[in-house]
Amino acid sequence: MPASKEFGARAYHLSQVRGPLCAGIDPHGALLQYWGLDDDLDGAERFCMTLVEALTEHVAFVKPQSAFFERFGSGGIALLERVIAESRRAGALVILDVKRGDIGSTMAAYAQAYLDPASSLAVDAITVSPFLGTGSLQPAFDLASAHGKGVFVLARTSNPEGKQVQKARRLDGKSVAQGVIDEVNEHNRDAEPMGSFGIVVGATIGACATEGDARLRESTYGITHTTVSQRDSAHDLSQFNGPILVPGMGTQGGRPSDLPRVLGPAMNFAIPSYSRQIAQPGPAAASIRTAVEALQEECRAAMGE
Ligand SMILES: O=C(O)c1cc(=O)[nH]c(=O)n1[C@@H]1O[C@H](COP(=O)(O)O)[C@@H](O)[C@H]1O
Repeated sequence: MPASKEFGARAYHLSQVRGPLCAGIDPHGALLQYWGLDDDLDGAERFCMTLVEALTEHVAFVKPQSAFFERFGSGGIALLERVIAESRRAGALVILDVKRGDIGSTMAAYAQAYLDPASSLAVDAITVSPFLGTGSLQPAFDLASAHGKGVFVLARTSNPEGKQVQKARRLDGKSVAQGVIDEVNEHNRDAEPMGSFGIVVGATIGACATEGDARLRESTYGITHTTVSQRDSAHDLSQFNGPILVPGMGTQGGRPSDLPRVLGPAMNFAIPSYSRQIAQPGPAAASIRTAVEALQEECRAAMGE
């Protein structure tokens, strides 16, 4: 069977083979020091290339966070290009965490930078922020569709401050997070095995949809839901048909056992993502790989695979 051109299908199939885990590549100052490296470009290069060598032939996804590269200026961007190229060459899908979001005309330029295969920073998918309105992200959705790339839109972030905005109710009664989830999901309609347009849901948040919330949605929108008690009223993922990036695993407190509670029936689409924790056993590449294999198994078991 020829490899699918669509990000959603490629992500689905590769995670079946390699497991669902995403390895974050964040050359964090504290981690460089912990590895006995200087917090400079050379140190960042040693750190990143060790993780690339240890992991990119084994995991389905890697997620470099752009800020940790940008802090070293043009040399950092060159290092990011190398991380992207070598990870993709090893068969991993690269999700670049850039959290971009702007008016449509500027968003088109961001999309060109990361989703146009002609760019030296082209990746398989990016993270974007919807707080100028999910519709302002349309240029990224369009370019992603044209080139078989993916987009992950922030919906319920892992940080404690996020809920003030994301759980707020819109004029139509939906939470801001639910509005984002539903608007992104429009782009995944009829896609199989799943669409290419994902969301970001932190592992550290409360669980999904209360019975009360489901009743409200049922009476407001006529949608019926399977409900589980003690769930977070801000989001319901039961209809979502795309990849769900789940950061906040490990260092921020998220555990594989949280995945069913946080994601409910959408758990099969989860991409649990660890950054700092996977670098902790370093700098020996073999120790990093062994620890990631153990986390991979824990995630698979929690997801019932
Ligand atoms: O989009 C993200 O990846 C992201 C969203 C979110 O809600 N929370 C979150 O921590 N992240 C990113 O995920 C990584 C988490 O790092 P660790 O806490 O070290 O695993 C960082 O690169 C964050 O920028």
